[in-house]
Amino acid sequence: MDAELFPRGRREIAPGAVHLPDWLDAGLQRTLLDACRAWARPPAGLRTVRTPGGHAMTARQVCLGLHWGPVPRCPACRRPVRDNPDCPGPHQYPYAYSRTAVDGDGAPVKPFPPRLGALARRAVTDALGPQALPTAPYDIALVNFYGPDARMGMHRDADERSDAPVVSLSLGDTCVFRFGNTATRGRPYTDVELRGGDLFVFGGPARLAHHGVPRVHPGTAPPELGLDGRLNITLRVSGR
Ligand SMILES: O=C(O)CCC(=O)C(=O)O
Ligand SMILES: [Fe+2]
Repeated sequence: MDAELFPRGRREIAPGAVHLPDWLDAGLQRTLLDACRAWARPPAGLRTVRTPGGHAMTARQVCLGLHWGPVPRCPACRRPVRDNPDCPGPHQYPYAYSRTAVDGDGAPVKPFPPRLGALARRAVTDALGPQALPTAPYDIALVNFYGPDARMGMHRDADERSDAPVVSLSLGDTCVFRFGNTATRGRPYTDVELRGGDLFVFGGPARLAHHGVPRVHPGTAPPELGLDGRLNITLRVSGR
C-alpha cells in the first residue's frame, strides 16, 4: 500500500501561484516525453546554456517558438549591461529571445506546437480560473532536462513583454521547487515537492517571483514512463 500520510491536493503557495499535483495523466506524460525527445534532437536541439558570467547551467535546455539565451556581452565594456546601466553598447539585457539558437548551432528555433498552447490555457483555467487567461496566445516553451546533479538557481522569468501566467509541467524525477518572493532571491520562500505529472502555475502578483530548483531526487520517476531524470516544460507568452 502506498497511502500518502498527507494527501496531495491543490495548494496555493502564494497569491497567484498554485500547485496542482497529478494534473497530467500517464498517457499525456508519455506523449509529452516522446515529443520532448524529438524536440531535443538537432537542429536547434538540447544545449548547455552559459550564463553571462560564463558558468554552464547544469540543466540542459531546448526552446520552442522563441529561443531564450544569453546575448553577447556589450562590445564597449565586455560586461552584461545589467551590471553597467550606463554602458553605450547595443544590448539591453544579458538574456533575450531570438528566432535562432544563437548560443547553440545557430539554426532556426523549432515552432511552438499549437497543442502546447491549448494545454497552457487549460492549465491556467484549472489553476487560476478563466479570468486569468491572457488574450495573447502562448508562444514559448522552454524544455529543461535535469540529470541527477542538475539544479537551477533562483531567478525570475522576466524577459517576456507579457504578464500572462507561467505554466510549468513536470515529468520524471521528483524535485524540490523553491518558490520565493518578487523582491529578493532569498527568504521568504516555500519549498514544494514537484513530482512527474504535477502542474505549477504562477501569475498575477506571483508572476515575477524568484524561483529555482535546488535539488532533484534521482530514481524517483515512475518506472513505466521510461525517463531517467527530470523534464520540465515551461510555457510562456512572449507578448511580441
Ligand atoms: O524546472 C523547473 O521546474 C523550473 C524551470 C524554470 O524556472 C525556467 O525554465 O525558467
Ligand atoms: Fe523560471
